[in-house]
Amino acid sequence: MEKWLETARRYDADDQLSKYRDEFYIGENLYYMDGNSLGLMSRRAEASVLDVMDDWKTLGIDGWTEGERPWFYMSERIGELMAGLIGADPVSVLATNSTTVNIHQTVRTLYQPTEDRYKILVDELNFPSDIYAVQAVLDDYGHGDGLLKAKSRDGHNLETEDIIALMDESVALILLPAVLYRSGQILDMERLTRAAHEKGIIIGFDLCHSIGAIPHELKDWGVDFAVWCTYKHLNGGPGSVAGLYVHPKHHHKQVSLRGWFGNNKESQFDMDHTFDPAADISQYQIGTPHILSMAPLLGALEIFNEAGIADVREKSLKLTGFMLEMLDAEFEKYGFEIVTPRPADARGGHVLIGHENAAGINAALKSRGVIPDFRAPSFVRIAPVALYNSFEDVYHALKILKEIMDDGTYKKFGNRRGVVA
Ligand SMILES: Cc1ncc(COP(=O)(O)O)c(C=O)c1O
Ligand SMILES: Nc1ccccc1C(=O)C[C@H](N)C(=O)O
Repeated sequence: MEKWLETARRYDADDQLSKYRDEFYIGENLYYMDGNSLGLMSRRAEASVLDVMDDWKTLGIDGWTEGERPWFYMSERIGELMAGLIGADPVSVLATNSTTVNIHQTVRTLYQPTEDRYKILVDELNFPSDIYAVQAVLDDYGHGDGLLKAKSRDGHNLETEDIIALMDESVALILLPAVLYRSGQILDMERLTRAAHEKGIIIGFDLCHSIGAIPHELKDWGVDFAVWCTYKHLNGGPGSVAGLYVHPKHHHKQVSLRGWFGNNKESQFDMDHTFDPAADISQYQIGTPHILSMAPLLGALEIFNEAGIADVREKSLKLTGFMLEMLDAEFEKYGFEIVTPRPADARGGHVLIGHENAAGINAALKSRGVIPDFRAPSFVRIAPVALYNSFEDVYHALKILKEIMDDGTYKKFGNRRGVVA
């Protein structure tokens, strides 16, 4: 194992992003590898929360329009800060609601079924909340049987051709993940979008596991809409406000879930009973924005815009590449299945490994300061994050994993998941 430590130290010495590590609160002797579930707190995120609290303290109601961070425009402001991460014009991006609410909002707004074209295409590996929301829309529109699921051949990843094969004239809308939450596979968003549009289908992506980990070019690819959460790679904190992109060509369509914060800002306080929708993405807001849950993003996103998503991606690939190399070389005898695709253009920011004792292994790792997460039925997800993890972190995490396998301590932990796995 010694030679891996040397490699890790060499990579760390060469790491242009290592300066950001000190900006994050990382526990002593903790190898945090769960940034794709909940990113760590940065000092800048903490400071921006305190700044917003201070505005509340000193400005009261005038905080909506006064001060350096007027709350009335904060959803749009954070949208602007996220635009570069997804390759979109700032006027098409917004911070609002939760991911799930944004799925309800975008799908309800853009789904325009006819008698023959009413299906919604998803995939069988999709995150449950996405499916619940899409099914609810179908039910409400009287097309409860319209959910079409692309199948996985191996139970972990998807083939682009298999998805495209299902795109026919009966499909009205498609919702797919950009990066699969379990396997970490990246879908070919550009090709899927082209294929969907050739068949006249609206297509959107859930970027929860891709934003902040990989670059996107949503505008160039012509993607119709996208949703994402901001508490994973973007480090916005638990329950931080989610993101939303809708292509400008759809901005004239009135949103389905209407509320006064989706109204034209100039006329909002006229309090008229006729909805006067904002002409742009702002229309997708519903009620009063969750200012305190947006505040950390002001600081957290500043780091991304400074570091640049291209460099973040380059380091992330090197981190997961190093991890995969070590797994291949040192872990063959333990019976792990490495599920994450190998090619760099098909691998997001995390690695999924399968083992029949995965829950016990996950618990044993946590007891030794390595923080991955367990995903039922038998997988451990490990996400080394470019902004705050080092190559030495990866080395230590895997060294501890090897020790746990060698001495069998994972067996002491049973093999059951926790309430929040
Ligand atoms: C792919 C994906 N979609 C949706 C969600 C749910 O998002 P939210 O709880 O913000 O609605 C998550 C994680 O929580 C996720 O990983
Ligand atoms: N929102 C959460 C609340 C509590 C615990 C985990 C989450 C996650 O985000 C899990 C993540 N979506 C996943 O890919 O499993």
